[in-house]
Amino acid sequence: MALPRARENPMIMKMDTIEFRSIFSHELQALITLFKEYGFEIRIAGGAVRDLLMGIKPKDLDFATTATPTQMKDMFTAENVRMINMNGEKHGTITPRINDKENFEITTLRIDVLTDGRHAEVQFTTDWMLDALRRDLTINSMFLGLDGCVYDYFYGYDDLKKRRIAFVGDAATRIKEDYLRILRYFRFYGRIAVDPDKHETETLTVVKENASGLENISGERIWMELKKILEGNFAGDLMKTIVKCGIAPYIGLPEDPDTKELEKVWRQSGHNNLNAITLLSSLLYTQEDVVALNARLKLSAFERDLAMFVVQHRNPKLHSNPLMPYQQLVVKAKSKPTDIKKMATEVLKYNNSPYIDDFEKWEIPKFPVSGTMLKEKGVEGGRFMGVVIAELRQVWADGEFKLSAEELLEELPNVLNVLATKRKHK
Ligand SMILES: Nc1ccn([C@@H]2O[C@H](COP(=O)(O)OP(=O)(O)OP(=O)(O)O)[C@@H](O)[C@H]2O)c(=O)n1
Ligand SMILES: [Mg+2]
Repeated sequence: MALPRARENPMIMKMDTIEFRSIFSHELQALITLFKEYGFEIRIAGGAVRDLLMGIKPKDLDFATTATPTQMKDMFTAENVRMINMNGEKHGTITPRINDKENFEITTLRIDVLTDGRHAEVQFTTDWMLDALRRDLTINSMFLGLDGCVYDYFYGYDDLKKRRIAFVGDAATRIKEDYLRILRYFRFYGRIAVDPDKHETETLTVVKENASGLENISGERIWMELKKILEGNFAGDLMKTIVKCGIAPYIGLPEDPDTKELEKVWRQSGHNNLNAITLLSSLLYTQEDVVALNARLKLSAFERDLAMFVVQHRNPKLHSNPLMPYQQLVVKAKSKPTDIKKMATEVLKYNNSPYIDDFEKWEIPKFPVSGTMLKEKGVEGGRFMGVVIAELRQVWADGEFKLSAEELLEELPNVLNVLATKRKHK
């Protein structure tokens, strides 16, 4: 494979913005001095350079250096700088903690050799161009010297200005190095692009050809990317493209996901700030689909339950008071009613109900019967008391929260009868 065309003179501009100046803490200054003293080059790399060029203060800074991990360790040890997180070392990353205050992740320039699409065997280099070449997207392949010089080998700045998302050099090679990059492509598309659906045909072709590579990527990594796509710009459009590229079955979705429903939900509710799971659930048909999704992506318990709730309750319920069915679900919940309220809110958003605000403002009413009242009526304490309260609560919810404590206590004999019969049948 021929090398892609790299710029002869990669130093394209000098940065001097407020955001750039704002990163120079005392600790960073000390770090820079140290590298200078020892004669090693150090630059900011990747995402932070992209953010700074867009006028955004980056969340975190990654540094790249010509020093090898051993050289860095010797230097920091000699200078009494503590290092943390020693398990990054095999990928070339050393993390000094300066003044016991600020950590810096510094990675030796490297070439990834012998990749299996998940893990890379690395070889260190002092050639900045080669390190840029192993990175995923042109906009993520730039370096920024601490004197403000921006180094751009693969026209990342031009692409950034054009809002173009492109792999560095050969897309297939970049994807095969780490198949998660397929999803990173879509994530950065949402973050940078202007048009919701203007991908380059060749890029999508390569994505399609390599979709099955996502099969071996861990659920946690996939979900981290997918979630950001679902929370970003053009989420509905991007999910449709992702499905069109044949990615669905490799990321826990059905073979032929419900894109009609996705399109409907995105059109009517895209502005409602849907939870990532809520939008994703529009692609699912059944509860079994939720189980499969959860098995693949290792969702949190809340996320799993939300997906299940959306699939079970998304068909609008008819009632003269449109919120009552949802209020009843909240009050009847066996645990965490506030979580159920959040889930029901998501269903209302999914359907773009006009009552979302009313429901969010609704306060979960307080159940009027207390344990003391039941004790006075001769109900024994402990586990059984809990069962009786739960049952009375159902009666109260079925009656739309209108019954008073006295009226509910009148229902007590009925409830006890029902429970006794249930017990007998067990
Ligand atoms: N699969 C990956 C992951 C990361 N990178 C490179 O490592 C840098 C840092 O990765 P990461 O922090 O994951 O992404 P950022 O681009 O910094 O984006 P974010 O702002 O979301 O952190 C990227 O810019 C890119 O150069 C890569 O080439 N391939
Ligand atoms: Mg980052």
